[in-house]
Amino acid sequence: MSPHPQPPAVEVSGLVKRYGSTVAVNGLDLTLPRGDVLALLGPNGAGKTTTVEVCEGFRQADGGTVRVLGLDPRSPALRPRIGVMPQGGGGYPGVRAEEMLRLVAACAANPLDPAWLLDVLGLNNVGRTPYKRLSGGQQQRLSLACALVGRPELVFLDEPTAGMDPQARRLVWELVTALKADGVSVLLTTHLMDEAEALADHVVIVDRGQVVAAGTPQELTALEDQQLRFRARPGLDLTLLIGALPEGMKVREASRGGYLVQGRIDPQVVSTVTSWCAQQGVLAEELTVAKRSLEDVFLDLTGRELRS
Ligand SMILES: Nc1ncnc2c1ncn2[C@@H]1O[C@H](COP(=O)(O)OP(=O)(O)OP(=O)(O)O)[C@@H](O)[C@H]1O
Repeated sequence: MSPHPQPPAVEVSGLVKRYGSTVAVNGLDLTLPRGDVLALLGPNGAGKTTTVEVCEGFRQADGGTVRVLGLDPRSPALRPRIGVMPQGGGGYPGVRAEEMLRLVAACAANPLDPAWLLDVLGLNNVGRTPYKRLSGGQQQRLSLACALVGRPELVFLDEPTAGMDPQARRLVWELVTALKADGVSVLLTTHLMDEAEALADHVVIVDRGQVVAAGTPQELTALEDQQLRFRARPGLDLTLLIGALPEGMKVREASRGGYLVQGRIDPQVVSTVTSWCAQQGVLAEELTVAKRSLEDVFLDLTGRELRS
């Protein structure tokens, strides 16, 4: 064992942040180990950006402790070691794309080559275009280039693929995967379940400023939360089936003639369902067993209603 184990990339404990009477973050904990990717997921207004901004040192916490690479997030010593991609780009309207990236690169001790980075991000044709004339997706990519040009050990990406077309999104996914392969730690926020599932080692689901679930994508969509679906005649009386299944399992007609059994689905459960169908004289069609998706988990935990 190393005599001086490295502190985690980010360690947040009991974080509280208020804006006047609004409690944006209310006792939030998370840990991002070095070299891993952590996705903060949550509905609008859940407190994701506020959490990230405290970690970036842009906002002062009202309570709790935050350490970034083992340091206070407001420590000047952190600046050259972290990269920040804020929500919505954050560039000066009149500055040209390449000029903006070169300015940021000039602040770094050992920057990547800006021309190469523009090329990697598909921006070499718009190097002389003022920031305000770039499309939303191009602004996002330029902002990502600025976050990466200083070869950071840790990057914060706040909704990195918002407003991007599928090709640009794929490119960002590849970049995040390459960063991880290089040992860079990444903390990102996203609304996209497939993004979290594809990129993250750790997912933290936040709602109303608190963590409502945390784990690997696999843990969050674990076996206990499987679903068995089948189609049959609409309006079947499910009382006998519910009685025959292990306690705690949920059964309902989720859509007309579409039945859903939720819980730990083992071979015995499948047998019970098909036997019950036989007793009812119905054929269970399109019978499938599948894991719950991260989206199912997210919606179950945070509710299906739209947040303002
Ligand atoms: N500067 C601010 N002043 C006052 N209230 C704020 C400020 N920034 C955020 N809030 C409030 O704090 C809460 C958390 O906002 P935050 O932006 O952190 O959430 P979020 O999860 O990032 O949301 P989104 O997914 O919409 O970006 C919301 O109720 C928001 O209205």
